[in-house]
Amino acid sequence: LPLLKRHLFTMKLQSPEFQSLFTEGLKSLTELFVKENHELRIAGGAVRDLLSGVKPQDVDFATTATPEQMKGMFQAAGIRMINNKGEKHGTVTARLDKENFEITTLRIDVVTDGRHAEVEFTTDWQRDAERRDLTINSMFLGFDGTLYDYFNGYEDLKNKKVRFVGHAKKRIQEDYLRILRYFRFYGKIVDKPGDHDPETLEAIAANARGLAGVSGERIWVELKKILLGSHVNHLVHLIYDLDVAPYIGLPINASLEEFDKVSQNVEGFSPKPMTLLASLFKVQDDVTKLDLRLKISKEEKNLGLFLVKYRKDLTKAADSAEPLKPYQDFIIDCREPDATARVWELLKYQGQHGLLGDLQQWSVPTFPVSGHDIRKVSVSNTEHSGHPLGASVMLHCPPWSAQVAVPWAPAELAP
Ligand SMILES: Nc1ccn([C@@H]2O[C@H](COP(=O)(O)OP(=O)(O)OP(=O)(O)O)[C@@H](O)[C@H]2O)c(=O)n1
Ligand SMILES: [Mg+2]
Repeated sequence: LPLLKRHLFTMKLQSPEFQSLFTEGLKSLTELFVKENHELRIAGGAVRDLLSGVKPQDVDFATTATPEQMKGMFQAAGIRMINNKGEKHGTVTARLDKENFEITTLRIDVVTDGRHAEVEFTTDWQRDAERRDLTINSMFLGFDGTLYDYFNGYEDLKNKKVRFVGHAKKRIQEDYLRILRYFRFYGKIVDKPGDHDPETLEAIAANARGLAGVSGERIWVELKKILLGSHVNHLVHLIYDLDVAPYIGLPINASLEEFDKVSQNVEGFSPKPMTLLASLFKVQDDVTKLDLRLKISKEEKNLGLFLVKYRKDLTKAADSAEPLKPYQDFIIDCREPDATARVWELLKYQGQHGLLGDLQQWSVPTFPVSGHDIRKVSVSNTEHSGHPLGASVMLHCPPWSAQVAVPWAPAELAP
């Protein structure tokens, strides 16, 4: 028996975004499913996007056909299938007209441990909707434009409400990453922050610890999306208020005051996720700890280390006609290709919006001597009096310079 009262709302969607999905590949695919008498619909996030007037990035398909049935019919029709590692969970990927189609058999999650699910296949669309996280993500769309909406997802989308399907607690305990997905979709669809279902907040606070068992990579993907969305200040405060922070690699004793200042500074300037996060960190070690937990990229880590180190020390020249000069000198001394990008983020962090434009106009002057020439000078200089350029590199760049020998720096300055 279905766990929740059946409430099916249908309507017909006809929009340019929807029409644009009908490629040759999709037309052949839908024809095949009709011919074989299996139902096929668009599912989840793609339906949400289409109803919001957005062309979805990736489209997931759901079907009543089992993986075995799909494999049989694709083989018979001479359709290639690729990397079938999703098969255990019911996903088969078919390739038609140079396009991949990920098709998942309707399923019920029988056993869940908060990360993985053991599944049972079904032909009941509502049962599949029931195992999904949020009402806005629980809808299906037929190829004739019929919307199948069992949990008021369309109303919630229109009213900009992020709600779990059924009980928040149960949904979260099935997959703790859903805590972060809740925040992400809140940032994505809500107009004005502040309104939450109390049951949802309680469930998040009571289950935050479950995130400790979720892989760093998955968390980092979600966290970055939160940081790139709207209402970041509100959501990061929630992450701290509900005690989610320690389970996702964020420092317990974060400086939320600095974060408030920086989240205002960067507003409207498309900061990198790390630019915002850096404001939570008091010391460089906080970046290292985040990296250990989330396995961030080297570039992200270096940006974090750089911002924490220079946010106070590398600032605009006081009452100077050349306010950008300290930053320019830094970039020149640094001689690293991404130094400009890091300084760019630093200016956002500091709220130096005027200087952002100035930096954009400027480009690193080319050196009259090459690195090779300088190395020769340094090595042949028996006095090792310290080449000024070499010395400044050791002082300024990169932030982790203490552990890295700069090959062309004078020997006594190297660690
Ligand atoms: N922890 C999760 C992840 C996914 N889903 C379901 O699987 C669908 C597809 O998941 P995914 O592609 O990861 O997310 P989307 O909602 O599609 O978001 P995006 O636009 O970022 O792809 C979701 O819509 C939702 O129905 C879920 O219930 N619980
Ligand atoms: Mg998706």
